[in-house]
Amino acid sequence: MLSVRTLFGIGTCPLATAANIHKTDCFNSRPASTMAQTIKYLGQEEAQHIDEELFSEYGFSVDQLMELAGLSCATAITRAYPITSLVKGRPSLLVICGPGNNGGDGLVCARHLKLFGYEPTILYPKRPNKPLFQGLTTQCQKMEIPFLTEMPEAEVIEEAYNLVIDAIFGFSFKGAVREPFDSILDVLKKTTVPIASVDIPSGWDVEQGSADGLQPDMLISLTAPKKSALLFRGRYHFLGGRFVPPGLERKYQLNLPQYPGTDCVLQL
Ligand SMILES: NC(=O)C1=CN([C@@H]2O[C@H](COP(=O)(O)OP(=O)(O)OC[C@H]3O[C@@H](n4cnc5c(N)ncnc54)[C@H](O)[C@@H]3O)[C@@H](O)[C@H]2O)[C@H](O)CC1
Ligand SMILES: [K+]
Repeated sequence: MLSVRTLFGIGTCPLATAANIHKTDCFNSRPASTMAQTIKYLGQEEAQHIDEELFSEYGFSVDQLMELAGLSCATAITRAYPITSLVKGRPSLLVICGPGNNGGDGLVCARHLKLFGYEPTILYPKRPNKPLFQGLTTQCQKMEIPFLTEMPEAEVIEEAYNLVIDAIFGFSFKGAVREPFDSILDVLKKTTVPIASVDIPSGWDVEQGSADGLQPDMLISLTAPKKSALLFRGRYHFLGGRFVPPGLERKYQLNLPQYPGTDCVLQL
């Protein structure tokens, strides 16, 4: 079993306010709960097998799970960064979407965040030519969410946005980052605006992480955390994607924690 880390709780953090929305440490740590000790951290292949089985054996469609994943991300973000805690005059967020399903989660997340009262702006530089992603893009446009045509400079991001949502790469990422995402990640590494990563910090090896990579303030692990999540050092680690059927959980011995009540997210 993988080791246990000390995790930080926002509920107990007096610094999680407008004054510290940027990257300050919260020292009010609490020990990991029993559930966090036993939850399984997945390898890359295992995560991909679970994903495939959800579609093949369990009858889900991608857009169904993506909707639940994106809603989880938006919900977790509202918990960690409530609108009242944001330091900029407007509740502005930058959502950067990649070319695969992680990017799709980002589009869904942006749509829900808009409904929750935030002002997301999307950067979506590589758009797959598939009805699912075209539909999600249209939905965001109809929600009056602006799309950028290029990545802003780090200084512009600092000036304009309270938070960056990193939905660039998820569990299928492999090898060296190719353009345009290489330059985008370089800018993100320079900015001090907090970053919330969807499923995996983009550019990290899914299992080994990345010593000189992004250091997000928040990670929302979907279905179950991936091995690299053990190296996450930000303030907020949430679990989302409350859609795993019991047979699949047993087969992969996921040991998922109990989500409270009807919540779709849980802080680890
Ligand atoms: N079961 C679940 O929990 C669900 C999770 N979802 C989300 O889906 C992603 C995984 O999606 P997938 O499409 O398989 O992969 P990625 O989004 O990680 O990216 C694939 C995409 O990226 C390109 N790529 C890969 N490596 C590189 C590189 N080195 N440089 C540049 N580009 C790269 C590749 O060519 C593809 O285009 C998971 O993490 C969750 O976020 C689902 O939404 C719901 C079910
Ligand atoms: K990501």
